[in-house]
Amino acid sequence: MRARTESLDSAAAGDWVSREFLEAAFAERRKALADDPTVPLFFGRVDYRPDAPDVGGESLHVGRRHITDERGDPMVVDWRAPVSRAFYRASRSEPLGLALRRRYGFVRGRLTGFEDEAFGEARPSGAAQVEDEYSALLEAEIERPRVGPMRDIVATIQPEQDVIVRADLSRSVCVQGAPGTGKTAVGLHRAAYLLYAHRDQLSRQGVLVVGPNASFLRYIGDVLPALGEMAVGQTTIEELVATTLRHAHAKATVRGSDPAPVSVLKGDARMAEVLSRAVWSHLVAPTEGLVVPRGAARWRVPAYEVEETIATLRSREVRYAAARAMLAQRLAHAVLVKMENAGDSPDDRVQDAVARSRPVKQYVDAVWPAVDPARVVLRLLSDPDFLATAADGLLSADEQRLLLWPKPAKAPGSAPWSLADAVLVDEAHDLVARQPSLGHVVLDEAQDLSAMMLRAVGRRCTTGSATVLGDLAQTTTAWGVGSWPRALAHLGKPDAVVDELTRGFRVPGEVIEYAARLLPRIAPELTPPVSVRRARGELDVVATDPLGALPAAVSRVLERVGSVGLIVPDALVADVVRVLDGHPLAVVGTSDREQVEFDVRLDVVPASLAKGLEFDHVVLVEPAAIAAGEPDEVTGLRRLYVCLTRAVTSLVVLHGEPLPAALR
Ligand SMILES: Nc1ncnc2c1ncn2[C@@H]1O[C@H](COP(=O)(O)OP(=O)(O)OP(=O)(O)O)[C@@H](O)[C@H]1O
Repeated sequence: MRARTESLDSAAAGDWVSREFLEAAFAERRKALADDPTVPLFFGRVDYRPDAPDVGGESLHVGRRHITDERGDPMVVDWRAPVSRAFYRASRSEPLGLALRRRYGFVRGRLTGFEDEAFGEARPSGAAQVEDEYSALLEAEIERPRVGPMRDIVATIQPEQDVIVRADLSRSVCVQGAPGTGKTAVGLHRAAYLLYAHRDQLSRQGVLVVGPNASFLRYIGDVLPALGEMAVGQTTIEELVATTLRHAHAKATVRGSDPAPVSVLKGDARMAEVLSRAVWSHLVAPTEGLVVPRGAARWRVPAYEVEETIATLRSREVRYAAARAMLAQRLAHAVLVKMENAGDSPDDRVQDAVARSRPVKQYVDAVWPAVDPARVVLRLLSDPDFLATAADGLLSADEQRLLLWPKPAKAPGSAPWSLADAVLVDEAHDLVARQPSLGHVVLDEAQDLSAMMLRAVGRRCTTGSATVLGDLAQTTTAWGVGSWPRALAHLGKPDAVVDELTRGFRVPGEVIEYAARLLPRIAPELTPPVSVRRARGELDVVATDPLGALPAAVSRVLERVGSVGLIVPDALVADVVRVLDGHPLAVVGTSDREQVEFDVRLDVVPASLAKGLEFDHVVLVEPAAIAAGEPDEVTGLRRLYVCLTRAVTSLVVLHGEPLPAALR
């Protein structure tokens, strides 16, 4: 395939534009076909039984991309193709037409072994069956030490995961999954699958992955490109709404923060109604009619007629700015009708000219003034009377006081916008001008979003679908909505089915059972996770002076293979770095400059940024302080649960203070 691409010639193109275009297309293709010696061309094989429909008797290799021979016949089929489905889903009870499934083992691009699983005749249902589909290769893949950023799991996607990955584009899905059950992996593979199955539609409409923070995005950033998908946007909710804010006012940025009760209130769905009222409150009932002089004549549209037109536009639920533009046209149309009634014969161009004429513009500005979404929010948060009118019957007087900025802001460019404020501006912006919809959005760590944030994500996929991933037990924001049906309703996808994943691929038994002791306190309704790792893992809880014991503990884990994460209370980061003076380490941060350095083996992770990450060995410092870093007990224990579930092989807990009761 490479040779064929190399031999393509752009000389046949008729003109230089076509030639440039072809050259670019060839270069793209050469890049797509470039060899990566560490990535094998295939990882599996499926042999269909002779009587299997369509593919009877065929033997197909399954790989990351499709590969054809000189005649164009397939040699390797894409893992996303319908014929590959059986590789992931076939079981003894449902062989899906397979006679044989083969898994290949590779180490750094070298074939090291293979494993066959023969499927006999499907047994009659009701017969006793032993589902023993143990695979050493699968186990090796799950147990492998973690190095560098997240990798794809195409070779070993599990049946329960594959069901989610291959769900129809038209279906929104929601996955509640315990730590390490593969939610993030599943979400990314679903994006890749959808792009394959609906390439034309989705490359036009776009696919977006929304994750919790910049270090997380960097951690997952290589997965989709490794699957050949370069065109998927990856962003955070902060980035989404900050962009809206910046578009509204170049100098406006998120620079403020709110106390928890204020963020909770600003994230409440009632704010959507407050904003809607605030935006629409700009309409002014006309007291006088419109007068348009043309030549010697003066045409009049009486106030009651204008009022009727405004009422019609309001009832249509057209966005504020679009309806404002329509009003000008409607008024011009009314003038035209009057001209015709008087015996004139104006054409359509006259309507446009009237709509753009100064008297109509001035009239529209008076009754339907232009609205700046950032200024509307600014006024709501600065002007008690304006807020009181918009919030009447929705927010109590106390709540209204809570919303107001301590000092009223003067201009959007200098206002102390917080994240929650930017979300409000995003909502207001959509009331004024409709947010365009993407084809699909994958939303990770969705448990942490407020109702208003969910609405912000939801309006980016109004005509598309969503994959919503999260774990209620890992909710660490005060504004999380606390239930999937509620979250899906705010997102605008109330019909999405909620699936639960409970088989954990990351955290070993010993560690997950320890962490799960917190579940009755933090999420009693959830099924406790089980670990599929054969190794039970290592757990060491040591009462000591954590900072004093740290250098020795760190040196010990650094002797082992695999990545090391040192998870510490945010307030202790500086102290920890000081006592580890001399160890090459990287501090995980949110800003672009201090991201996770995957080439350093020791990452110091502030507890607040541990979400979504994983390390072979975790040393966790002072659990009580991690829990105490949050505004309330349950949130504190949830933060701790997140931190305790980052380990792949071993977890060392160092504590000087007493452990939280559930862990004692
Ligand atoms: N089918 C699989 N085969 C091999 N590895 C897998 C499989 N599914 C998941 N994993 C691995 O398990 C680890 C956890 O996956 P992932 O981060 O997607 O879980 P998660 O549910 O998002 O976890 P958390 O809620 O803690 O963020 C990753 O290293 C991932 O590669």
